[in-house]
Amino acid sequence: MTDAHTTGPFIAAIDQGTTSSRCIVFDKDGRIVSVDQKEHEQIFPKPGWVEHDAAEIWTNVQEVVDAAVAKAGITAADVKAIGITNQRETTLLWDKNTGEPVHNALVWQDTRTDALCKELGRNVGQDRFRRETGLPLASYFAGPKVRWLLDNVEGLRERAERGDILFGTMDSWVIWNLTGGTDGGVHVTDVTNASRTMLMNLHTMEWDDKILSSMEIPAAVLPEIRSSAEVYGSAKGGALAGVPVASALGDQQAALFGQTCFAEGEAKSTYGTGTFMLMNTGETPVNSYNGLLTTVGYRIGEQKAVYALEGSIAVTGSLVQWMRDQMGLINSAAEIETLALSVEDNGGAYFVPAFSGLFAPYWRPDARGVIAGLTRYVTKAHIARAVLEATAWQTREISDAMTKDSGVELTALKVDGGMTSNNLLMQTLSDFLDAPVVRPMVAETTCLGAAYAAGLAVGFWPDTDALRANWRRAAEWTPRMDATQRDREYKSWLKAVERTMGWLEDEE
Ligand SMILES: Nc1ncnc2c1ncn2[C@@H]1O[C@H](COP(=O)(O)OP(=O)(O)O)[C@@H](O)[C@H]1O
Ligand SMILES: O=P(O)(O)OC[C@H](O)CO
Repeated sequence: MTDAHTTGPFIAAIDQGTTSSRCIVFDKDGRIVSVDQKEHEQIFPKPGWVEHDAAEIWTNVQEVVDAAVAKAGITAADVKAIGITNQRETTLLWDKNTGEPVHNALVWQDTRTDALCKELGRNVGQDRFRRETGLPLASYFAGPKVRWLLDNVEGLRERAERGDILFGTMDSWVIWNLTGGTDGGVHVTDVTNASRTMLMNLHTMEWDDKILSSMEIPAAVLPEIRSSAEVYGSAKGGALAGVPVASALGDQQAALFGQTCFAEGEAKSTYGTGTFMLMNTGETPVNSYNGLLTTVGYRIGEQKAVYALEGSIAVTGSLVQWMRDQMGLINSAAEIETLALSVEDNGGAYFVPAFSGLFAPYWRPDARGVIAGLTRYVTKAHIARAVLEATAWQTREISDAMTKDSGVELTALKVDGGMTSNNLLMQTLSDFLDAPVVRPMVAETTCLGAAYAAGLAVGFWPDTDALRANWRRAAEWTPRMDATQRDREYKSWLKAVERTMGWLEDEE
């Protein structure tokens, strides 16, 4: 993969994602020099429960770093900084004396804390959490997962109160290990990751004592909250020993940064396992009244934080995986496009993949998936089409909510992620949004964003203008759909969504 035309120095980015960990080496023009990637096991102990083995993840991270550096044919001396980005909300507690996780990490998709969230809502009130943290009370976020671990791992609460236990999302776990682990590892997180815990006050950017006490989480377990672009420490060991670790951003915020959405109103949507659309809203947090999250977009060193509105969709690429792995209707993810293109339309079928309830803009844990509009006419090809349309309609719903909350009409959407290689999906998206959809040359915007933030922290790039200059359009799709047809189909989609709700009863 090494590009013969690139010369150092370089920035390395580590993306610890939901399905894999990867390391990418970038040059000064933001071009990819080398990549290495490794998947880790998805552990499903019960329906709705999703776990990761954090020790396996750390081993994989070390391997991909060493391999990416080797593939680039460089040494630590050529690398000016390491940037970290990560799956957000996934929660780990570990023993600071041994470095051993006390339990598998609870993954963001895990719904085991639904009942706990309901109880917290009754006792403390939904609004309290939203006001201070920008988030609705939901099993998606880290705080309730920490509480679950403290309540369910024997003896853990006492150990945590004694100060022997550290909490972190995957950024903290990777940085702590990378900077030495039990031998002086730094225990930090950045504002973007902290903004997904439900424990950080969005206005002060500090842990919120009242929320900690209502969640019964001891402050002793918490990492220090730092900006997204500054030197936290340096790597100890491995191919990048001695290199400063200089950024951390949750993966969706990193993609916002990598897509250079630095101006208010600029938005990106990342199409992977799930889909996450973020809009830069500037230096003041915008409250959402339409089911979006208020979150931190990024904070560069001492500068003011930049906020974002986010629409999170739990199931998009994973629906394609489900069609492949559970249904056996396609052999590869890419085949969904061929199958969908073999018919003209969805044949009247609408697929709402509320597999783990509905996230934005509904936040309904009681919803479960439906395929609506079935008749004898519908074939697997129509279902394939409905699968792709589900991603596009869900984005449309988020985009509508963003316009209502921010007052900004979407003029174009920057996209990235694995699903953007699907042309039919991208065209459908443009049709349903009635706006252009653009994809940049470097589709690895998550790693790129982490690299950019790390590069800014060490002066590798002077400012965000220099980063903007690197953004280049690779593809664009423009709307071709008749407005009446779009409105009619949108109505059918919304009817199908209604049918998912209330499937789970209170006691389930
Ligand atoms: N051609 C395609 N059409 C539709 N979905 C695709 C296609 N290629 C990959 N995907 C989906 O994209 C996801 C992988 O994208 P990626 O950005 O690597 O995800 P993540 O970062 O969440 O692991 C998978 O869920 C896969 O099913
Ligand atoms: O690892 P990804 O790309 O599936 O992203 C996961 C999100 O950060 C969850 O909030």
